[in-house]
Amino acid sequence: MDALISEAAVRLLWTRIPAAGVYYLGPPMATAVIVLAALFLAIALGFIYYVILRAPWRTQRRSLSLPPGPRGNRFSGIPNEVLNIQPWRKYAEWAEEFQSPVIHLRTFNRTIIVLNSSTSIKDLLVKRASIYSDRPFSWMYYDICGRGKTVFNISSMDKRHGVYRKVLDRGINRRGNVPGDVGKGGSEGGSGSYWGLLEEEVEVLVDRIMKDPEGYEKHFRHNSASVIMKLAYGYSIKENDPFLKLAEESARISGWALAPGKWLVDYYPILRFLPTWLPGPLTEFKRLGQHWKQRMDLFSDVPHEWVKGQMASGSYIESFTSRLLRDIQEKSASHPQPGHREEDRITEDIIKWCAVGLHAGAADTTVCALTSFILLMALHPQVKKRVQAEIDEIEFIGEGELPRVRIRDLPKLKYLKAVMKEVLRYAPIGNLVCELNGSLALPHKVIQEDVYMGYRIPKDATVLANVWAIMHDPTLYPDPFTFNPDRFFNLGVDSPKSEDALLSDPYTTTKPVQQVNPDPRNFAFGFGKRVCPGIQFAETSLLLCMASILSRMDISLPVASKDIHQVPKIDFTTGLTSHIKPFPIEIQRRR
Ligand code: HEM
Repeated sequence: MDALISEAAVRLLWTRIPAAGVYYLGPPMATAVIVLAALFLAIALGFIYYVILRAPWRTQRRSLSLPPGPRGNRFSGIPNEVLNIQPWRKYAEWAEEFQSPVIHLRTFNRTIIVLNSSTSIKDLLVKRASIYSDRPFSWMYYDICGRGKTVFNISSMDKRHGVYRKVLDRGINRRGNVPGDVGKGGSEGGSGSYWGLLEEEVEVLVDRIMKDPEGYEKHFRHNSASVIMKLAYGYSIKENDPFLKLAEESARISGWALAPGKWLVDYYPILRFLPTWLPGPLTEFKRLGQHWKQRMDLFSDVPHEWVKGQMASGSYIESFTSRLLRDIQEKSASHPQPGHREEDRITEDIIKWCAVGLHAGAADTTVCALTSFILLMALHPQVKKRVQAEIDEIEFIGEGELPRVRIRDLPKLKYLKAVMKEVLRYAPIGNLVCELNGSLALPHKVIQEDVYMGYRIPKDATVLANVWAIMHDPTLYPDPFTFNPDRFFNLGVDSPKSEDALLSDPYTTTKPVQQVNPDPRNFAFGFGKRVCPGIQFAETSLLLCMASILSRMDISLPVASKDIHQVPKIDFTTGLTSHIKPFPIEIQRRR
């Protein structure tokens, strides 16, 4: 019997080569042995790395402790459920509990440092931007789904990062960079820039809201998609647009793939070597990731190829993509410039990823700001009336025409600018650049070990700026939960020079931040080498939409009984971006 069993075992494990009369390990067994050997080797290497190479005694800094913070579960650290809803409040509470603006927590094997004060944010993310501007690596999203080259995710140490920033800056921040047919008929400065495009699209927005006031959020979304698709690709969106569907699908997939704590491979990257063909739930992430990669590649490639097709046909609308593609074609046709560094070279791939970045950056952000704005105007009729009075003082061109606010008029609307700042402060869009709940999903990563306030900040730690805590810090913004644009208007916060310059740049790195009521744009648009490249575009677009809406429409709370308004409680959404949760309002034609 024993002999029979061992014979069967031999047959199962070994395959015989009859001609030679020898045995070798059969394919299933050989694979199992290889996988086990690989696992064993990985564990051994991991052990050597953690226990010997990263041993605490290797640096003196190691004797310093991490910033204080909650302990959480021994294996997984702080569970996600704790942070699923408005985590920025939880972080602010912990900062208070541990009496430190800088706190630390852990999810699985990842250290997360949360900065809850403007000083710590400035000291680390701005002044030490050279080491605090990387992004934490998500193996699922960057590697398996192939999104590591996007503008948002590319490592700050990758040479492409600098090229992306230059290309985006040239493409959206300098006037005259989107020349040609788009937005013909815009006001001065408009033709030859995105001004005309914004002015044209805001008319469509106002018209849509007047026809369907209840769908204002949907109309904001349509407006931002329409503007950015024209800007990036010269493409006009239609109802049920296929490109937009791809964009939406891609955003949804990004949310899933970046979902915190969901993919073990993000914390134990060795798992990415598991072969896809290995059946079972352990390798499901690889099959899913490969499918998602295909879908998201479509979103990056299809509009880009569409522009190339249009250019080849000779009839196309000038856009960010077409202009840059033409530039590189012309450059390659002429002789390469001597001394031109290879790493600065703009390639087609770079243009493609930058255009995708424009879309990803603009799609949701201005929508959130405008949604909060509309709701706040309904809640604060005295603010709304003051903005309207300011707009009414502008001399509109064209007799008998409906008054149309032009971008060139915006610098005159100083109170509106204070309102925009207060909207960005009161209802910050990227409350917290956070990987735990995905909110704006833009955490930073520190690339070398550092010391701050006597605490050790370990290399590769994820660093989050709790923007919400800063925007509601009573020492910075007295009475922070009151919506009060006057805090920026009456106190002489802006120098006359910067107040006059609509497209002023308050984001230069080490400029001292105003002690009380500092410009919230210093925090709302991110930090260091990652600061939002779309700031000027976003501001122009926001101010134009806000002015155009209030010049033609009245926004109020519904009257419950004769004089009593139902005052809704303000709450915020938690998601990729955040805004005030909608409550019933009424929008009526003003003239
Ligand atoms: C109110 C509107 C907007 C707000 C509040 C906003 C805010 C932000 C924030 C907080 C970041 C992350 C910065 C960091 O990691 O420190 C960011 C990044 C970015 N934004 Fe914006 N943004 C807005 C509009 C736009 C627009 C309209 C565009 C494009 C036209 C844009 C393009 C981008 C891009 C490409 C990045 C990635 C930069 C990088 O990782 O290097 N954003 N934005």
